[in-house]
Amino acid sequence: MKHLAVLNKYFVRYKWRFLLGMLFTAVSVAFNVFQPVLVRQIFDLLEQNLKNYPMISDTGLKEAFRSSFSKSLAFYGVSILGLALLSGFFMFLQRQTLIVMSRYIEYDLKNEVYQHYQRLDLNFFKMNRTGDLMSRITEDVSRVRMYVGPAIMYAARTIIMMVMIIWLMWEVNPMLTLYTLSPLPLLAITIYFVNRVIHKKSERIQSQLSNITSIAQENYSGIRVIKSYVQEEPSARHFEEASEAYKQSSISLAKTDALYQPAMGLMIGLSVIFTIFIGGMQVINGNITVGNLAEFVLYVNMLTFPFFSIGWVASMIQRAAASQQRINEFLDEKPQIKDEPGAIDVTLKGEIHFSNVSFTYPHTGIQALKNFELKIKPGQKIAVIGRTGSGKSTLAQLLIRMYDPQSGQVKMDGEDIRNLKLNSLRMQISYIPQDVFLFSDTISNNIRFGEPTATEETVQQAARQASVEKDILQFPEGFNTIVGERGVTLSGGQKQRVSIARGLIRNPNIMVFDDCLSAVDARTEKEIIGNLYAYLEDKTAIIITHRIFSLFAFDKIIVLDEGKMVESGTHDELIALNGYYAELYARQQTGAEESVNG
Ligand SMILES: Nc1ncnc2c1ncn2[C@@H]1O[C@H](COP(=O)(O)OP(=O)(O)OP(=O)(O)O)[C@@H](O)[C@H]1O
Repeated sequence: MKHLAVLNKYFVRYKWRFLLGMLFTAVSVAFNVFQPVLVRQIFDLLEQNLKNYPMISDTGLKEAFRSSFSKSLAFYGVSILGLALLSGFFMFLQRQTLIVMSRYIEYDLKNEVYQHYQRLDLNFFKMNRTGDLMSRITEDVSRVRMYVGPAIMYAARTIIMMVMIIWLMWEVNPMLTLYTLSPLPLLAITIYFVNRVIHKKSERIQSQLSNITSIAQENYSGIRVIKSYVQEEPSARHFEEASEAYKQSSISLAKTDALYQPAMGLMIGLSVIFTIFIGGMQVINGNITVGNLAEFVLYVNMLTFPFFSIGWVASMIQRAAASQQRINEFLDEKPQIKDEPGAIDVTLKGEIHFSNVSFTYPHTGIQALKNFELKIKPGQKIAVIGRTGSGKSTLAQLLIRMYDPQSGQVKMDGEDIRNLKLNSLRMQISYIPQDVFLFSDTISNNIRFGEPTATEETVQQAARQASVEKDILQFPEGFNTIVGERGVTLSGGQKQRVSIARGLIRNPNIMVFDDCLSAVDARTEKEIIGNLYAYLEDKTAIIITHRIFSLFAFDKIIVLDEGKMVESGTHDELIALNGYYAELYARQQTGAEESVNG
């Protein structure tokens, strides 16, 4: 239950709705529980009249007596109907306030979880599966809504009804009330134990459901690989196994639920028997009237729903608590990468200094950079070359603070980037990642993603600079072509160039290109590099690459190996050094000749 305390802030936010809902509940219940009082009066009236009738049956008053009796009966009938209608009307209002409140809370909670996910750093997303994140924000939030809506509503109704009924019963006959309610303690114990079982089972079911969602999500994302390796069957089997575990747990929970309901029914039945037996004796002894007995039986029946709903509400609350616990696990996660107190917002000129930086990926323990040292002056163009896995992309990740180094500092304009406002830092660097990601939206919107107010001309210009404009104009819808899941599939090279255009349109002082020309042919690559040359004139640029761009006059080229800088200098200096760079250059030249001759 303590997990659900987090939600109290929402009850405070919607306190007027909540209080109004409680008031409507109380009024609706009151109209409901007063109906047996009228029934008692009918019975008592009937008993009275049956007693008196023989005395007047032979007199002239007979007709008047009958007519007054019928009128009284009609009056009671209409009154009961009126009470039922009023009770129904207030029940409608109760749902309109409390259930609507639960929808508001669901909306707020979903947004809170979503926004919190966004604040967490990359490490969190590496550690948790997307399907799990999705299941917590959808299914778990839905279960929590059952607590803040229906469960609270039925619990309030149950409590108010029980208090009113017990009070009315007590007024009539305390002794009979105690007998009628005697199975209650047994009921409470049963509810307690059954709920513990339900809680455990619900928790297991929720995590299994999350697992199923993750498997489905991962398999749909990787459907091309699954199909090309003909792995549909094993993939289906994997899903089936996870579903089977979920099914078994759900069946087991259904069994518990199935036992629960009849057990409650049994106890209600016992109460009715007690009422009729003990109440009958009281009537015979003249302590209560037949009307009282009828009233009691109706009360016991009225208690049936609250009694049943105790179990139902308890299981809803238990499930919600299990779900909220899962949500809290993520809400309690604190982002490691965030604005430090007193973080400043400065316009960066473009000086970068990796000062003795060492970095190990937290969840794998792989050391990607070791005592790395590099100084870049504003406006310099630097190429970073190295074998795969040598730590090139890690440099870019540290620059935009996707991670912070464990030792050493990354400085910009002499300031440790941890002292800069995170958003300001990221806004001033255009990072074009190795893995292209395009949203299911138009090409135009994908390009202006980081610059939403960019005009159509600016979008086109960025596309031109990234040498993708011609490709885009070939689509019937041009820049309005939808890409991604719902639309056209772009080639790898086209995607890379749209991603480059997205980076260029922001036009900041610092640019980082992370191996983003790997899927582009040599001629297009040459064209883009030509465009970039002019574009990057006053900017600081880091170009991470596998291939040597000999046409581009870099101020410095560095070669990384196992997280360390092993070579550094201009193109000519590195050729003269005759190391990895020279070897790569020679290989590339031979490859180019072969492809020309071939
Ligand atoms: N997100 C990550 N979590 C854990 N380890 C990582 C992560 N990213 C990279 N690594 C590891 O860190 C090392 C450096 O990786 P990095 O991506 O920086 O290499 P790279 O030089 O850019 O390689 P490539 O040229 O293949 O892109 C590698 O051993 C890699 O396995």
